[in-house]
Amino acid sequence: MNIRTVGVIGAGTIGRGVAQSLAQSAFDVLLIDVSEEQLASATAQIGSDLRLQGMFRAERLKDDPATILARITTGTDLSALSAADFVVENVTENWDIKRDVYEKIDKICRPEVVFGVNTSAVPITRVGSVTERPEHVLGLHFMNPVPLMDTVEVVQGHFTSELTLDTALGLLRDLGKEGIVVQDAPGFVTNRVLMLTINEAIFCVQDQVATAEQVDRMFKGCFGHKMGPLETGDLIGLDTILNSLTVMYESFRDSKYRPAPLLQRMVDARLLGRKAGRGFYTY
Ligand SMILES: NC(=O)c1ccc[n+]([C@@H]2O[C@H](COP(=O)([O-])OP(=O)(O)OC[C@H]3O[C@@H](n4cnc5c(N)ncnc54)[C@H](O)[C@@H]3O)[C@@H](O)[C@H]2O)c1
Repeated sequence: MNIRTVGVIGAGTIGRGVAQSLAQSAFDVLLIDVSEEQLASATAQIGSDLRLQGMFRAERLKDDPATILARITTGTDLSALSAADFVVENVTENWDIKRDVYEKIDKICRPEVVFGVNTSAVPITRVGSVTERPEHVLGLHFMNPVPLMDTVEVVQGHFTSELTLDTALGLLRDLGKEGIVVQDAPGFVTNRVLMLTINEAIFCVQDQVATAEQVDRMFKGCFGHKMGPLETGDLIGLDTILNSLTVMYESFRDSKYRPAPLLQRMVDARLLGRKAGRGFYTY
């Protein structure tokens, strides 16, 4: 199928990056969110990121920022997605919210349209099962910041067809990204490992073994990581970390995924990381 217009649902931390990457690669984007405020903040952030990239990373931009931004149409009504050739969903990591979105878009979008689920831990097979098109549903786990990350974890659900995988891998290639296909399991590969690391780092801070800054400095200095686990948690969003751990805890019924009480407390206090201006660090 010829993909021209891509629906992107959710204009938060990751959805706005997905929209930007698609627009940079000349796709028309329908960016949908329940919140006008999030849409306005996404448009402003994409505009300023494009201007910065234009100044410092000219090799990545094929068009000028205004042309790229003009390819993104925003709105709050999912019915606009009747015009989409492919959909990437990036709403809040909460099963009730995601289920409601899929039940609705399944009726709105053409039957052959592929749904890419951008989730940290929700099983793709479960998402497919609430639609009439489970063979056209797959996981597209983009990494943050999306325009700068070259690899995407692609998840094959129980019924995901080879054609759907080929379509999605082709779209990713058009974005200059490689998709690595893994099988469906809570947290897949990346988050099954990463969330435990971040959670254990939070336990270290909670137990006063070390400060957040010391933990992060050790991961960078000792292991050569570009970012420490607590900086990464702030970048992803601590509410998303908590939700992902909760999904894995409930899915595996294994206590090793229990969220650190300090993580729960910080989410209750809305210290969510970068997007809130405060988390383990102040931005
Ligand atoms: N943050 C990351 O680094 C990251 C990385 C990969 C995947 N993900 C996954 O992407 C998804 C989104 O995460 P995020 O960090 O961007 O969250 P976020 O909280 O920053 O953004 C979520 C957005 O979804 C919107 N939303 C909520 N309900 C909606 C609905 N019914 N219809 C349309 N929009 C709705 C919210 O208004 C918000 O703008 C989650 O499933 C998360 O696990 C996040």
